[in-house]
Amino acid sequence: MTDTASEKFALVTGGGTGVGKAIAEALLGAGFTVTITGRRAEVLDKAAADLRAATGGNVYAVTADVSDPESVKALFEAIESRHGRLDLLVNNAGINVRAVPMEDLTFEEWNAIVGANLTGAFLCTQQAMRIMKAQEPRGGRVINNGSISAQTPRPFSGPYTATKHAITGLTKSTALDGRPFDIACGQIDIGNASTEMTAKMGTGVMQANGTIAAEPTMPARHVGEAVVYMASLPLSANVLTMTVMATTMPLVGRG
Ligand SMILES: NC(=O)c1ccc[n+]([C@@H]2O[C@H](COP(=O)([O-])OP(=O)(O)OC[C@H]3O[C@@H](n4cnc5c(N)ncnc54)[C@H](O)[C@@H]3O)[C@@H](O)[C@H]2O)c1
Ligand SMILES: O=C(O)[C@H](O)[C@@H](O)[C@H](O)[C@H](O)CO
Repeated sequence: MTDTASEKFALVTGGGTGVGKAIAEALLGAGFTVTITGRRAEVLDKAAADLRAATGGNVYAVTADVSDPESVKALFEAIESRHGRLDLLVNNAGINVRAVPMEDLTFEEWNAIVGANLTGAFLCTQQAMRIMKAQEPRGGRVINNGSISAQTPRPFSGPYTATKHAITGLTKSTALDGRPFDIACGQIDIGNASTEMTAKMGTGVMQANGTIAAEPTMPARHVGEAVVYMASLPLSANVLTMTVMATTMPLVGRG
């Protein structure tokens, strides 16, 4: 059950690593009780211990695969039975696949990326809407981690770009359908945030003209700060999308 009347409960999918972990840390710093979820128990448990040590906040790890309806159902049942409510869902879990021409990708790779990036956000939003509509006080927020790839593509990134553009549609629909129930939905579109994974990638990501430009990278904590800011806005002044980049440098056009 709810521990105190004012306590706020958040779920961050893919919260065991990278940007998701930074979002969880910022939310803990802002006083949220946070559940992080991901597929690997050992990664999640270590992340929860790190986050607890860094913030002193209340953080719980629940293993789940967001692309699997049964797993998502069990995740939300665990949250409901532990906390009795959910104030904020951050749909952050996502993957990319090989940067190769579309015709070289396998059907399995397409399904994997759609499953993690789009089906996962849909399944979690479905469950969150159900809880947020029924709880007292009613309502809550959904924040989707889109990408600059929700606005413009990078080369050899068709499935990733398609799922991220689709997330924008899901954000808009969730905002529209949620409004009568005091449920707001917004999206953060980030350029490049440095994580352990991007540090290993080195110089930068491919631009639309095919060059590997040194596109500026910002600390992942800025994404956490943006999520906390979006979550602090009144429900009546919902910001639909927020682009968060290290600079205003646009992606380079082809030709
Ligand atoms: N890092 C960047 O520069 C950047 C830029 C734009 C958008 N993004 C978005 O940010 C999000 C996080 O990416 P990241 O850079 O932190 O990478 P990451 O690989 O560190 O994080 C992704 C997380 O999602 C989890 N995940 C993947 N599939 C899952 C599934 N089916 N079920 C549960 N969890 C699953 C992974 O285990 C991992 O913890 C993604 O949605 C990505 O598209 C990142
Ligand atoms: O367009 C995007 O979504 C991002 O810029 C990505 O290309 C990330 O930088 C990359 O996936 C490393 O996490």
